[in-house]
Amino acid sequence: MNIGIIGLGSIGQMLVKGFSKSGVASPAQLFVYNRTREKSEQFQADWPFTICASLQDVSEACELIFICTKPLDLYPVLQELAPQLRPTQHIVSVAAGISLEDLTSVSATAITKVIPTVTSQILHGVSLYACNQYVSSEQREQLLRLLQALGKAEEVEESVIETATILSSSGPGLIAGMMELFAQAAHRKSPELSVETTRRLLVETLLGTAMLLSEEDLHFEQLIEQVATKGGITMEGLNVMAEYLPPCFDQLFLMTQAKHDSLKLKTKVQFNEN
Ligand SMILES: NC(=O)c1ccc[n+]([C@@H]2O[C@H](COP(=O)([O-])OP(=O)(O)OC[C@H]3O[C@@H](n4cnc5c(N)ncnc54)[C@H](O)[C@@H]3O)[C@@H](O)[C@H]2O)c1
Ligand code: PRO
Repeated sequence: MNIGIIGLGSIGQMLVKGFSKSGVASPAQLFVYNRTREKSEQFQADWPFTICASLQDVSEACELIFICTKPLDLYPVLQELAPQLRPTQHIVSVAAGISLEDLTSVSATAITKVIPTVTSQILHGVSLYACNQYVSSEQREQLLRLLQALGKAEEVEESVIETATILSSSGPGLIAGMMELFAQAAHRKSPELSVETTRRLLVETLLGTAMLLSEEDLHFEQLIEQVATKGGITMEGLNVMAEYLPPCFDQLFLMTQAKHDSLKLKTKVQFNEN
């Protein structure tokens, strides 16, 4: 099956790499359209997909089409595609903050909302997904096979997809942000340890922690118990985190939800005005 990718930014590129590296689809099965063609040409050197000259070219060649533009750029793309869609085609929107209801209002055809993650370029991470009522079981299975090649795939209700997005999709960026602050604090305490060294220590620690949790199927609490010797040092750090981090995470969910809401409002205007 040919797969269309519209928008070759972080997520479009991740899909090209993930599908190709996993072997679930070859570059020859990928048809890419990006607003600026040069970007596609540069990327094509490593991943020999087909560059399309228009949305129509993507639509003619592909049964499954991922729209990977930023949320506010999605409406015009879907509006142009809608009249030419065949009943067998399946559209995937990866836009955070656009509801299936709004998407389906433009085209009463098979549409799935997927929230991917950049870590899928190395075939790890979780893709969240929710399908509309027009997605057939065959279309769902085809998509699931692709998403599972990128890591794990988890079907979620739209009512919780925004909270889950912060964990699985914003997560890599948020974790990197936390680690940077951790690294800088270590350097402030001991300036003779360079920030590069503190970062390197943390990357290896992150890797080991994730692998141990996953391979041994440990809960966070079980790992904490292994690390925090009773009456020892780690417990002091855990106590500080228990005091200061819950309000920080509550605020993080508050602000990211507010951003989701304002994005939804802006995109809803586009969908309702037209
Ligand atoms: N980056 C992430 O980790 C992530 C995770 C989950 C969901 N998303 C969603 O993925 C979408 C893309 O995010 P991104 O970070 O890849 O953005 P990005 O800015 O890196 O990429 C967007 C790409 O779309 C192209 N584009 C814009 N309008 C176009 C058009 N009309 N036709 C063809 N191409 C067009 C741009 O040239 C650009 O290359 C967003 O809707 C975002 O909400 C992103
Ligand atoms: N990246 C997108 C954003 O930051 C959506 C979740 C992860 O908007």
